[in-house]
Amino acid sequence: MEIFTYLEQYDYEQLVFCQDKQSGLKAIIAIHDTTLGPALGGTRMWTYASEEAAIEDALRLAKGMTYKNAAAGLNLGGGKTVIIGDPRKDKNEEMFRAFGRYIQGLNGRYITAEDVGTTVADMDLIHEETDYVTGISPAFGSSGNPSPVTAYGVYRGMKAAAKEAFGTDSLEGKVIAVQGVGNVAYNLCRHLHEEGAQLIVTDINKEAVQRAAEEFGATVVNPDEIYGVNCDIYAPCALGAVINDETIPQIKAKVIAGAANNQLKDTKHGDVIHEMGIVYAPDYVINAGGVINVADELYGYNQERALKKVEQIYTNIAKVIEIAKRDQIPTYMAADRMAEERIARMRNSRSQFLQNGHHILSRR
Ligand SMILES: NC(=O)C1=CN([C@@H]2O[C@H](COP(=O)(O)OP(=O)(O)OC[C@H]3O[C@@H](n4cnc5c(N)ncnc54)[C@H](O)[C@@H]3O)[C@@H](O)[C@H]2O)C=CC1
Ligand SMILES: CC(C)CC(=O)C(=O)O
Repeated sequence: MEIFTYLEQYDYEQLVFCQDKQSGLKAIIAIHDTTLGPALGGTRMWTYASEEAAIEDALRLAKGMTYKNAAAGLNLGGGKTVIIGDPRKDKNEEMFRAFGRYIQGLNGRYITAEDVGTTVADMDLIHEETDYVTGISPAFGSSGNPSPVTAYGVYRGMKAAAKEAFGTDSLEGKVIAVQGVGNVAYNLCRHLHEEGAQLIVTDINKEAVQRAAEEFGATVVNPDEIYGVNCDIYAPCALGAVINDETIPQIKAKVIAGAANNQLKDTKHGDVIHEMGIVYAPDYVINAGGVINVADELYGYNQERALKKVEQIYTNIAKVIEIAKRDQIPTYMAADRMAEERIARMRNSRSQFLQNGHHILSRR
């Protein structure tokens, strides 16, 4: 990959490589765009096949955060970190503290939180070195694990997408195929089960599917079977790029609405599912509940205020569907348009110089 060519092509601001030999830290912080405010996005820990794959993931996820934060109405830019390593074996206290010092060095340009492979306990270690971290323990007056709130937002957004596809937002009796039943999807399944949906689940982790089967009466299928099951709604809640050339021909669902980031392998796949008449709830609009929740910490965390904003994901998805219908474009494109227009409006409106300008972090 020609890094500067890529950064220039997609308007990235900064890419930071962090290395600490003693702890084994190998992290990449990608900052995409800080027009709206400091870049906020989680830290993913994963065993990447190559360093190039890790860089690509950090870059794609960071850009997604710019759009997610803009579409959610937050005054925040987009960034993300990946730590190369196995979260089950390679973590240690020194690693997260070393990483915290790198974040501190960015002096507020980037604020982190949890993502796949990292936990509240890891954020607490980062917090030993920097204030530019959210999703830390409620004992510090913070919001804790964002996953249940992300799940609530996905549930709300799924209802809005169902309204478009089925004429009602009730999920009672709907058959919903959930891919991955980790932190977010376990909580999503609880909401869906409570509303009377029938669940089909899969996960590479046997204990996770067993729990969903026991607690929610979910039917379990093998990971590669989930795309083709007979269902009303497909909820991708594991990793990205699951909507692709191989999976699309298998999909029978009328709605795709799930938590995973970067669900479309390529934008062309968003065009294909649009032509098939599938209602796709764009990933970064529907899964913004977690970031809305952690971002509230920057104002002094208030759960009631945060949840009210997360509830709005229903309206945000409805708005994206409305723009898509009005402009006759796929929903992923409508979401991009909504986010880009907000960034452009704010860039223009904040263009004059202001000595000692107010900043979201000045409230901390
Ligand atoms: N945790 C949060 O608040 C947010 C999470 N997301 C996204 O939602 C997705 C899920 O996040 P979490 O629940 O936090 O992660 P998690 O790691 O707790 O859950 C993911 C689950 O997917 C399973 N999985 C992995 N590969 C699989 C495969 N090929 N087939 C089936 N299952 C597979 C894993 O075993 C795990 O149980 C990720 O893409 C994440 O980036 C997005 C916004 C916020
Ligand atoms: C706090 C996290 C839930 C934010 C993030 O990285 C995401 O939404 O993907």
